[in-house]
Amino acid sequence: MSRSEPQHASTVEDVIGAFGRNEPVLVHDAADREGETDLIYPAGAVTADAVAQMRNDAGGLVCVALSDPVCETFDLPFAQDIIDHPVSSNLDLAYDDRSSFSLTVNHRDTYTGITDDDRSLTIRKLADAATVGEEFDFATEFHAPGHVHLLRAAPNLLSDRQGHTEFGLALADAAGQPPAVVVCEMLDDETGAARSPTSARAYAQHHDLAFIEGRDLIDRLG
Ligand SMILES: O=C(CO)[C@H](O)[C@H](O)COP(=O)(O)O
Ligand SMILES: [Mg+2]
Ligand SMILES: [Mg+2]
Repeated sequence: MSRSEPQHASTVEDVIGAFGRNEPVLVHDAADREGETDLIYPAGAVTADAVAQMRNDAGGLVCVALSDPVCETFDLPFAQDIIDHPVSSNLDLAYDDRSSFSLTVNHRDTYTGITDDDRSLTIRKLADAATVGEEFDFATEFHAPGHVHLLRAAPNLLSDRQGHTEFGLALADAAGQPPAVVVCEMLDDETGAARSPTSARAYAQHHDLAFIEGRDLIDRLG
């Protein structure tokens, strides 16, 4: 990007509007946290093509973040609270106090669970679960372990924690979407490191997608 070209920048309203139209958005958390940009979708809008875009253009872990009330409804724990093994103790993450990982699941109508069709089905059914709530029979519809990682959001979202888990759920809330979003880290094809914010902005501009810094979401939605 030449110095004369303005950096691709979206307002919070742009991002909320895009999310409300079922479009994916890019969110960079912060240089002093993960320093990662995630491609984030409303879970109900995720098609097999969207999973392919995450696989090919992002390359990170495809996860579904669910709100705290939804996780309470379906008794979805934090993984580190249920793994009875020494590896789950003394969790000393470099970027935050804890991860948001919960269980991994597949919808029971999937075959192996990993294909674009299978993962998109599991993801859309998770959006259904988040929409329906306690009438949804979670254990009848899903089994664990599976190929879609669930993430549990903090109860008070960005007031409590400023991870992509909470950014995604705060966006869903502001956009009137169900409390289930897909997040996938964007990695650099050459280096394997996190795609830089500059490169992520260029990707967003090229694909006419909204890009926003986490601090802008915290200021507006925190
Ligand atoms: O680790 C992760 C799961 O692939 C990603 O960083 C994802 O963005 C959610 O985690 P967090 O809320 O901590 O950012
Ligand atoms: Mg992470
Ligand atoms: Mg993250």
